[in-house]
Amino acid sequence: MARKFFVGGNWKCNGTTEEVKKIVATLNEGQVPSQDVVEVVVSPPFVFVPLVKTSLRPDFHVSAQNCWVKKGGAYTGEVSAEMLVNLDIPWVILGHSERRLILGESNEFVGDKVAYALSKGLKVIACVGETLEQRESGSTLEVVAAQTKAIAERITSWENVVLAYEPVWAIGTGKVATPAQAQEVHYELRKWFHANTSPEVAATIRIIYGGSVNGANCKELAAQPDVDGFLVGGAALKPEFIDIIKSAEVKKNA
Ligand SMILES: O=C[C@H](O)COP(=O)(O)O
Repeated sequence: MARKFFVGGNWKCNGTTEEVKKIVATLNEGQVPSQDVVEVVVSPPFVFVPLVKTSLRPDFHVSAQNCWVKKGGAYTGEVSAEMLVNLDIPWVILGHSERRLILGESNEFVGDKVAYALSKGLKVIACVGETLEQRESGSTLEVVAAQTKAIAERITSWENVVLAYEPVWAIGTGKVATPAQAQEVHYELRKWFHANTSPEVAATIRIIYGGSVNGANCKELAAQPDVDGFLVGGAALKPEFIDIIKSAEVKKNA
């Protein structure tokens, strides 16, 4: 079964109302391949989610950048999966390295969050990736396998999960992984799914790449057989996000 190309725009903790309106206007005007070819999801900060949801073109979807690990309640500052469902937000990003490393989210905690979000009917962009130190010490595959395993142990279906491989050293640094580096890890992750889940999951799960993706490097990355799309940070705030979405055509023509 062909895996539909997936492009996520993670706006992180950026934007004002005016800037958000401008970004949405740019997205709404962009000429992109049809929904049969590419699935596009944009992820604004929580406070801008309603504005984006009501003003964004209907063929693009909205994601949150995080949600709480269980049912809401006395958890100051958190937003629950139930609230996202209530607002009809279909997607959530979980396990981003900025949350793992800055806020101390462990593999197990991320796994619990993914399981809870899925149980409430959300679709999840689950992030994994190694630090520079881990890459240099040769433990990249071990690290991403452990992060993926902690999720696998807690869920029964990968149908509503997109796995984002985001090497930490490539995030926001302008130091993009080479197409070969990205392909190698994506291939190994798919192999991991084959061995540890099922051949069907391995064949169907979308593994997307994130880390300094831009309008200039996206086509070559998209051409890699196991790269099924992107999770884009900085460039998702710029008009070149449209070019990144268009790189889905590379797959169509492959
Ligand atoms: O979620 C997106 C990633 O962290 C990539 O960010 P970046 O494109 O700014 O490197």
